[in-house]
Amino acid sequence: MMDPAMDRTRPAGTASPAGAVLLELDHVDAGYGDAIVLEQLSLRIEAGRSLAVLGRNGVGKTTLLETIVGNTRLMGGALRWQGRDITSMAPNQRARGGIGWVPQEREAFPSLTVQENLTVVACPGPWTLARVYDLFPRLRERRRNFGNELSGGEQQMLVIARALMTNPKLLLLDEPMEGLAPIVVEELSAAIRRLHDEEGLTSIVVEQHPIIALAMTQDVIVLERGQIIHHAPSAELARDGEALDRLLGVTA
Ligand SMILES: Nc1ncnc2c1ncn2[C@@H]1O[C@H](COP(=O)(O)OP(=O)(O)OP(=O)(O)O)[C@@H](O)[C@H]1O
Repeated sequence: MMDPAMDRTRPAGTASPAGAVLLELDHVDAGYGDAIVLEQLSLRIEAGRSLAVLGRNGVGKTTLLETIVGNTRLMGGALRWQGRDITSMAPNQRARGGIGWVPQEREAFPSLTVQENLTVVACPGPWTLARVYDLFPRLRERRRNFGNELSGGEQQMLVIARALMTNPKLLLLDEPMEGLAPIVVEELSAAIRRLHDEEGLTSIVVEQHPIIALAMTQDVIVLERGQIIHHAPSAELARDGEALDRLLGVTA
């Protein structure tokens, strides 16, 4: 029988009122092979909150997302999803349970049209084709183009839209702005801000550019060597030039 916490037939959001803890990492040690990357990492994500994950290169930001989706080796601690232990749950079951994942690679299905890319993954819930096209009007214009006929920015919009079509309860975004032109970064960050501010999407965003990440999220963690060294409201860190410089080497 399906675990009720993993039941995707329930529309996203209905099982998790704002403020309820959706995901909890409890003293997690995780990594690859024998190498521990995340050490004793504890974190709670409440429904309706957006979290930026910042830190210098190689500190474990992507590994944190990979651990949540179930792609790393867990060596200690526990993961709980809506209060239930998912520590040994397979990645595909976590996805079915509502953990949506937009990896860095930005891979749209190349031989499907934009529209087919979106409809092929659709699950019941508030996100429909019409709504993702409203969020990304460029995808509506390009709906008959194939996945491999899109610009980098359009591909990123498509993979985010595709993840939304699965109606996740939590969306994980790994460096969505990477390699995109400034004008596209602006368009995309405005759309992600809308997802957070107007749609109440629960998300975790790994981002290299602190200023962009802080402007689009409510909370932030800074990682160093696989541990959280700072956890604050994003607006607070954005205002604190000294902390930005000390934690991330950002000079205002
Ligand atoms: N598949 C893997 N197998 C083995 N080690 C890995 C693997 N992926 C990452 N690592 C190692 O884990 C550590 C953390 O990497 P991770 O990609 O999580 O950092 P990051 O903070 O996302 O870095 P960046 O900002 O450069 O993307 C690094 O030392 C990296 O070499």
